[in-house]
Amino acid sequence: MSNELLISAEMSEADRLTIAAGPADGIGLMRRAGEAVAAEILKRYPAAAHVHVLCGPGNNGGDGYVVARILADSGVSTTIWASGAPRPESDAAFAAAECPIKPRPLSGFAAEPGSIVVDALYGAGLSKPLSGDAAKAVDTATALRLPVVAVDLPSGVSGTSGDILGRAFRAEVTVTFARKKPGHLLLPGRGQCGEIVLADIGIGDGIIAQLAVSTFENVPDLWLREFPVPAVDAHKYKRGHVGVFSGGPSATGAARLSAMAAARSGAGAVTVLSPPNAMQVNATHLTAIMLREAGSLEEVQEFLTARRPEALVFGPGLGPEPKVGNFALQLIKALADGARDEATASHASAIVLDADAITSLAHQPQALFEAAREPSAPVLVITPHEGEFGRLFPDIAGDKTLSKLAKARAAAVRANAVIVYKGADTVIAAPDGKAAINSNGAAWLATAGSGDVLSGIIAGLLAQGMPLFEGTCAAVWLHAEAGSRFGPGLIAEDLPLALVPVLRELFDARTAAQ
Ligand SMILES: NC(=O)C1=CN([C@@H]2O[C@H](COP(=O)(O)OP(=O)(O)OC[C@H]3O[C@@H](n4cnc5c(N)ncnc54)[C@H](OP(=O)(O)O)[C@@H]3O)[C@@H](O)[C@H]2O)[C@@H](O)CC1
Ligand SMILES: [K+]
Repeated sequence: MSNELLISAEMSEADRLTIAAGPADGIGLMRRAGEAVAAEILKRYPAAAHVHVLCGPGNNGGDGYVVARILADSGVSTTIWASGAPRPESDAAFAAAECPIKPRPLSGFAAEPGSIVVDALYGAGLSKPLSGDAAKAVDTATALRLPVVAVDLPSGVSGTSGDILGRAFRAEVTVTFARKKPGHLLLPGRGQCGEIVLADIGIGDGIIAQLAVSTFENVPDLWLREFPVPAVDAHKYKRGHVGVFSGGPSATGAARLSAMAAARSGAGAVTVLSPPNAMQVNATHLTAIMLREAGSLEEVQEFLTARRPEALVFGPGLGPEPKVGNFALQLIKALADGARDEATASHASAIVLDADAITSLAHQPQALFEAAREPSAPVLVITPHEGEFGRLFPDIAGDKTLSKLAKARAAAVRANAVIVYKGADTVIAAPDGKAAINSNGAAWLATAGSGDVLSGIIAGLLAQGMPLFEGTCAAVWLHAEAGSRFGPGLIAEDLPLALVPVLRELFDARTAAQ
């Protein structure tokens, strides 16, 4: 696996463990890092007239000296602009000593059109906003529209949060080492990285395994082994049953989108639970999806006891009124009570709370968090976009010291729920601290009803028995992949069918791995 995302302390620890295990030493790792960057430059820009390497005072700068030496050895016209000398006896000082090019001060940095910039100012050690000569260098490279190759991270981008400190280079390509960092995937950092190249510098998988990393890129590797493949003797209820709550007569579409997505993602049976006055309109539009009248908690409980759905979707199209939030709380409580009482065991073990459910609970978040903490409560997946996140977790949302990743994690702990903090850089976080950042989304997904489809996919996969975190991650990835592949013209109705070719590939990969 190479889906772990390392924060700066974890990268340093990987470095330390690798050196301790031998035979590589610090300068050896630095040489390999610099070689990987130089190889990328020689491959991508074989005709570059001149390369300007900007070197900072730390090890990021050290990598830059290695790059400059190799480029010069390869006959490329190369200049080094340094923002300070490396600390004596450091690996960067060795790298600088091995480099035959005499550095010029960064304050004089000037470049000509047609040249390439290598940004080796700051990487994992970025500690404050870019200012002075470094900020001026960003402005020069930007004004001249020079291709920038970033070493590890574009200087100015925090590897931990993806935030831009002051200003940052916008790279055409970023070469990073061993594993990506959260800042490569979180916005706005992701937008500064260009293409990300992951270089192996000799930090082995065994070393990474020792770090017990809890942050991952959301790629199929993370959950494929849990992806449901129906057994030969599967019948429809064995393949999982999802219940989706419908809104009133003029707001039924969202539930149907969710229901269709749950069915397409493999749930064997899906039931729309409709208020009495929306039965007619739902009946007119549903074919494979079942329909059941459920206007009261009693009727919902009858359904739960009789049909034992594994997962429920509650929220899309229900309206943001407080009574919707109250109903959500009653439902969670009813399921918790049912789980305690074998005789009436109402089944659903997971509820996806989305859209209006989130907004309608915003005036009583504490009640939700307490209900979710009940020992026999169903597991919750809450799927807020930024606005909804701010309504349910206003203090966490407003904390400027927290990254989106940290906010999602804090919310997951508080709500005792898996949080899907949606956006172009969706973060999925579990209460145990595990988190993943999604990276395969596209702007086409920002379309009405897209979130309703996502809720349905989550419920569909959980109903088939996927573990909570992995199932939610798989759903987010599938939804993004289907939308990205469909591309221009996508509307939410297209998404359930667009899942089909993606599912085919996952099934093939899953069965090939068995
Ligand atoms: N770990 C590994 O496995 C490997 C790591 N490798 C490489 O090492 C890099 C990390 O190196 P690093 O820790 O020396 O940090 P780095 O980014 O060079 O910056 C530290 C220096 O910059 C300074 N400084 C920071 N921000 C500033 C600002 N805005 N404005 C001005 N100054 C600022 C900071 O000053 P201070 O905070 O101390 O005041 C300090 O002097 C990593 O990104 C990768 O490229 C590879 O060689 C392969 C193996
Ligand atoms: K850099």
